[in-house]
Amino acid sequence: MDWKSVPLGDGEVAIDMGEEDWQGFGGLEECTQYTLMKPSELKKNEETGSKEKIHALTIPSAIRDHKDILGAAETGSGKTLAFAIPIIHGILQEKLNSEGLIDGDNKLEALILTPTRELALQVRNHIVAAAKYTDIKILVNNEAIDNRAAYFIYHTYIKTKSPESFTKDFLALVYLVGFVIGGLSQEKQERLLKKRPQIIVATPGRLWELMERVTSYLQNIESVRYLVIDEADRMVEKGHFQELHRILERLNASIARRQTFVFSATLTLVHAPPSRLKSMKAWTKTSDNKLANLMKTIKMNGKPKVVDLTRKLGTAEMLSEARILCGKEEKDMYLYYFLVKHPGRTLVFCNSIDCVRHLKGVFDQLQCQPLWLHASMLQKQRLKNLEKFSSKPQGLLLATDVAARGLDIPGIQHVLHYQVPRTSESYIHRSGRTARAAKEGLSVILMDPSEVSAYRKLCFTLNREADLPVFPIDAELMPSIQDRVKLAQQLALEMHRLEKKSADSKWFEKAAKELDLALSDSDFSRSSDSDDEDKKDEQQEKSKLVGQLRSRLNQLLSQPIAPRRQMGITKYPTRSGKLDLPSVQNEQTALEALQEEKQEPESLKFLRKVKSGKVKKQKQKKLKRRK
Ligand SMILES: Nc1ncnc2c1ncn2[C@@H]1O[C@H](COP(=O)(O)OP(=O)(O)OP(=O)(O)O)[C@@H](O)[C@H]1O
Repeated sequence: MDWKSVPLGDGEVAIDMGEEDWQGFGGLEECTQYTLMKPSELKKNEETGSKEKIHALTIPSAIRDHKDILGAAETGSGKTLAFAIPIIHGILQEKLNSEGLIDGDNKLEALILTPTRELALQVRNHIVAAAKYTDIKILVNNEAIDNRAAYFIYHTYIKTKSPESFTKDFLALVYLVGFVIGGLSQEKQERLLKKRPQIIVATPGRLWELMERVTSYLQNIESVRYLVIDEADRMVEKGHFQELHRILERLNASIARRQTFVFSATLTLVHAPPSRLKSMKAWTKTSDNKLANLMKTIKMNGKPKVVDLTRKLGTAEMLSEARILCGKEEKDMYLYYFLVKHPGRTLVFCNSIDCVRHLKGVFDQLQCQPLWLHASMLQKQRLKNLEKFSSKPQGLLLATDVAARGLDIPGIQHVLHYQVPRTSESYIHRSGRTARAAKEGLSVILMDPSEVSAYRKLCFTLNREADLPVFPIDAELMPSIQDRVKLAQQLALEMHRLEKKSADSKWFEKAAKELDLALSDSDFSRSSDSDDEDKKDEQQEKSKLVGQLRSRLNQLLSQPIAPRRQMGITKYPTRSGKLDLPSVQNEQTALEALQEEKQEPESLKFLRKVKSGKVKKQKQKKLKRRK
């Protein structure tokens, strides 16, 4: 079948596996009960979703038919194993054919390229720990390991070997997965390459540097048997990853033996034609063209197998979506509201590093212990923050799009978009950090009036027929929330000014010391004496202000958040000396609150708005506008 003629779209499979395909796939029958399921079984079992479908549709063709694979499937559906299993299998199979593992004489077999360093590390860990997904125990050195992927490979192909020797080979292989990423010591990575890893997971920039420097192990890189371009649509985008194109130029010199895997959740996503183009025919950006261009750049052997399991809506099936409408300057308030009202592991995306910095400053003051992640941070700190975030059940991570693709952090309940993302791809990938592996998740966009047209464009590209539902807000709490957030913003600003001043004066002192030879002592002291005094006074004033703001904020933060009128009624502390107010956190999760809002009849919604004074305010606004 010609891949071009294959219909793509809503849950449709480009080239489906028929029953006969599975029958020809030796040994699979036996292990489907443990690992991968047949398409017919998947249809029966709604619960499994498309998570394992991507495996069922790609792995047999990759292993049995040695097909190149172009795979599009929703975020969190398990695309990593869809290329990892065939690669591991292929390498082990070759070892089997050549009588086992020859220590110390390995050659580079597989190259996996990812757009970010964090993702490279994760893919590497994923391959090493493919061991996790099984209820079958294999004993190695008296240690029990769970190894679903290994079991799959073992039972399907390597039956001739004993489980013990297979496991030994498998483990030897997974320890030989190296990773090459920027931001970490180049020397260390060169040392790692000396161990001759058979699989390298890398970001293009650092790999290219090493290809230019380390000649020995990477000199035959063009003969790799497996090439993976993960998040391929992003990787080949114009203006990004220049090194990838250089690497591909070298790799594409000989592709006869190579098997190529190209994956992404947005591989086939295309943008709607601009309104000035009246006919769709004039619009050349179709899924087919996008895939054709990818194939031209990456180069494939013959006709690849194309699998598209993405939905028309682009996002993952288990994702619930909503939006919060607010003014630009109210966003911090609504974000804080969401965090205190619906605690849970939350990832907040911003469109710029400055915005991440701003939020870090404010939410630090609000004692939310935010972690942050952006491209200008030191790599070690980036990894540390991700680790901390993964270990805190109610962790808060503020990030740019560097965390949007591929990261598989378990248990992220909420993704909040502080701004409407710049592209639909970005929205899909950001939102895809939650609702992974058939679990539920929620994505909420905070949008201000200036973002309406970007939001409309997003809805149009993602085929939304209706607006995203509005996330329910308990307006009665907003005044108390506002008090805290305003103070925190002021405090963050003053702190920033203070730190900047002291950094400036340190810089000045340092520069003055360095200039000591050029400036005469008298010149230097005359020009700085009075200035110094003024600066000292100013600093002291600022420090005092910061102290006052902090103590006022701490006092507010020590009390539970409650509607202001309640705060008024409960004027006197209870005998314990504490205000006895109900906690703002309710039993309801954010997802439940959204579901309830969707089901609530309009009449009740109206009543609620009247009660909270929202309707009155809206009427006043209308009147004002008329005047
Ligand atoms: N067969 C399986 N059974 C259970 N869990 C699985 C299976 N395959 C993958 N997973 C788990 O599903 C999660 C998502 O997998 P993975 O990161 O590969 O998704 P992805 O499709 O690459 O997502 P993204 O598009 O965001 O990169 C991982 O935690 C992985 O361990």
